[in-house]
Amino acid sequence: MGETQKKTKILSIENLVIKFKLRGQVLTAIRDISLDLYKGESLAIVGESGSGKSVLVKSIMGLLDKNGYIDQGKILYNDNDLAHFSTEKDWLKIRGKEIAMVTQDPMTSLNPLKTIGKQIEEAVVLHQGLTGKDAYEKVLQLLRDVGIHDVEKRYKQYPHEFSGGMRQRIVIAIAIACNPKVLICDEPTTALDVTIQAQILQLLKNLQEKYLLTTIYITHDLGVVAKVADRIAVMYAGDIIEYGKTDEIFFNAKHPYTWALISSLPQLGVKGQELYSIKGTPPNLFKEIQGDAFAPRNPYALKIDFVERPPYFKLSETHFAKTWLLHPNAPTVEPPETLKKFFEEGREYANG
Ligand SMILES: Nc1ncnc2c1ncn2[C@@H]1O[C@H](COP(=O)(O)OP(=O)(O)OP(=O)(O)O)[C@@H](O)[C@H]1O
Repeated sequence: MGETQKKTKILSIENLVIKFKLRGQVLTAIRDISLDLYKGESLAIVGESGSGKSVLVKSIMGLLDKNGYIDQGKILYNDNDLAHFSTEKDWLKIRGKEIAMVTQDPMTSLNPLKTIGKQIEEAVVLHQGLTGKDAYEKVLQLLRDVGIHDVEKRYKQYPHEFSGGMRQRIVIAIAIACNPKVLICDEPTTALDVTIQAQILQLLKNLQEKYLLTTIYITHDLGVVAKVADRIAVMYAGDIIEYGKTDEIFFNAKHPYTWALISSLPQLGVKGQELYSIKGTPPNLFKEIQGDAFAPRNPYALKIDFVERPPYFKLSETHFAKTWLLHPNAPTVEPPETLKKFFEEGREYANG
């Protein structure tokens, strides 16, 4: 993927705030997020459970729960501000057609009573305007594209006749059948075992190139995205606290929360020792957050972290982090020893 191609913005989120009303209270799930997505790239959004990954991508597809609403900000796609879409009619122009989503559990997106061939064909007829033999042939081609063999026989089978990994391939075929420009993969491999996980990720990568897709992966597992993402955005408590190219995040992360996420990767575990886990719990999103949301769990927190929310500090043209540790007057703080070694080795490896 050439640098110039990456530089065309396809989606732009500006100062987005999303809230939910719940039992007379208001919860702020997305706290002033801005994010650009570039054509042809693969962006991973990573963060622990409850950080707001799903809410963020659901807002791009008009799938927020009924009690949720966009309080502020813009979601710019082509000439539209999706933040102002209010009717299903509006969303149907975008959902599936322009932006499609593959979720964790293929069973919920497949109809158990229809053959998989018919289900893919419905998408082909609706979105590509093909009929009869042309539609049938297209379905067979899509099945081959997602790595399914014996396609004529498979066409006539029902979802329960497929394994979990195969069902995920079918859901991907349906998403691709709509010819979307952006494909959102929400924990696409969480329910699968490790070998199948790697195969599905490789498949998504191949399809991204073949169909010139822009992809967003959302996951709590940094390890999963290392091989597929060009860029990584790290979310914590409804905010993107660091983002950069995959190498910049893996080998030069600056936010202590990103350090903690990387430290909990099994690859960094010392044999016989328990895996590193982040102590404490995320903040209560019903309350207004003072300062850096990670401060109470951050062993490197400065006084100012409890008072003022940090801005983004620029590390390169592509790498930004929201931590006061990057302020010119902050004391020098090094990442934990194991992580430092991992960073150094990674940088050496990346530099050949
Ligand atoms: N319908 C809703 N009503 C109230 N709060 C909600 C609703 N949907 C999401 N939230 C809250 O918004 C926050 C972000 O949730 P979200 O599902 O986006 O997290 P996530 O990072 O995707 O987590 P996970 O990995 O577990 O899916 C959480 O605090 C969640 O409880």
